[in-house]
Amino acid sequence: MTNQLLDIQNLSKAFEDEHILTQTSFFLQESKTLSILGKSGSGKTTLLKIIAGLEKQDNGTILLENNDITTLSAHKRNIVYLYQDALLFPHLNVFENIAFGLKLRKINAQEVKNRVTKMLYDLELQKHIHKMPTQLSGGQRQRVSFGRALIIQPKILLLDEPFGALDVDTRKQMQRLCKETLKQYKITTLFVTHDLKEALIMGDQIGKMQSGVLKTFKNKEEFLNDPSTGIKEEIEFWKNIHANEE
Ligand SMILES: Nc1ncnc2c1ncn2[C@@H]1O[C@H](COP(=O)(O)OP(=O)(O)OP(=O)(O)O)[C@@H](O)[C@H]1O
Repeated sequence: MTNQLLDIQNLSKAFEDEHILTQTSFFLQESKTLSILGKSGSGKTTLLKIIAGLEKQDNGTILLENNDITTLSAHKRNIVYLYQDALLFPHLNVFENIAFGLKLRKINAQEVKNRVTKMLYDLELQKHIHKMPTQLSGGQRQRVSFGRALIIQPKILLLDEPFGALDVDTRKQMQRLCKETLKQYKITTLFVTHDLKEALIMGDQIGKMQSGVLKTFKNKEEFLNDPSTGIKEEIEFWKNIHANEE
């Protein structure tokens, strides 16, 4: 099928005798976000790192646009892995951090300026353009690192619990901005989170890592109806609290 951008086939990984991934297979559709839930230690980060080329699988195949990238080195994959501690170049300001990847690709100065200015606007960072990373809040740093990743239009963005360290309000703001920007730039994304609500807000589709495989649900309805999520019980719980108050 044409819109299946990433095709993971029978991926396995063990650390010594600890089997983390056991022949897991799934697809990722172009321009969509797949949220990944799963217990701590279930292998979510390991899966993302293998897709990024930062960790080596034992067995299995990774196809990107039908090309086998299983043995390709990380920097040739056009896949970006981002985690909670936004890593920025400390000696570059906000503009220069976001512009970095474009300059590396020898894009001309006017084009760099136009694209970075638009990204700063999309991520509501215009006011902070000249600040150095140490002068930014956690949420602002996260947005700069997000902009730096998006501006080079990666084929796939891997977000590993990106908003875990943020307070509730900043987290909500980041979810909104992130979702809007991913849609606008048509970025295909794997989004790991522990937060059920965040998974539902961010994902077009939901997956759950358990027993070494990523189970993907056809749609959110199928996910909500799965007894293992506990969502139905939770809805009943809140309904009953409300009923008892009346
Ligand atoms: N380099 C490594 N060497 C040995 N064991 C490792 C290594 N990396 C990860 N593991 C083990 O693999 C298992 C899965 O780790 P992973 O970080 O992928 O889980 P996770 O689902 O992302 O967890 P969390 O939600 O807590 O971040 C863990 O038991 C971990 O200890």
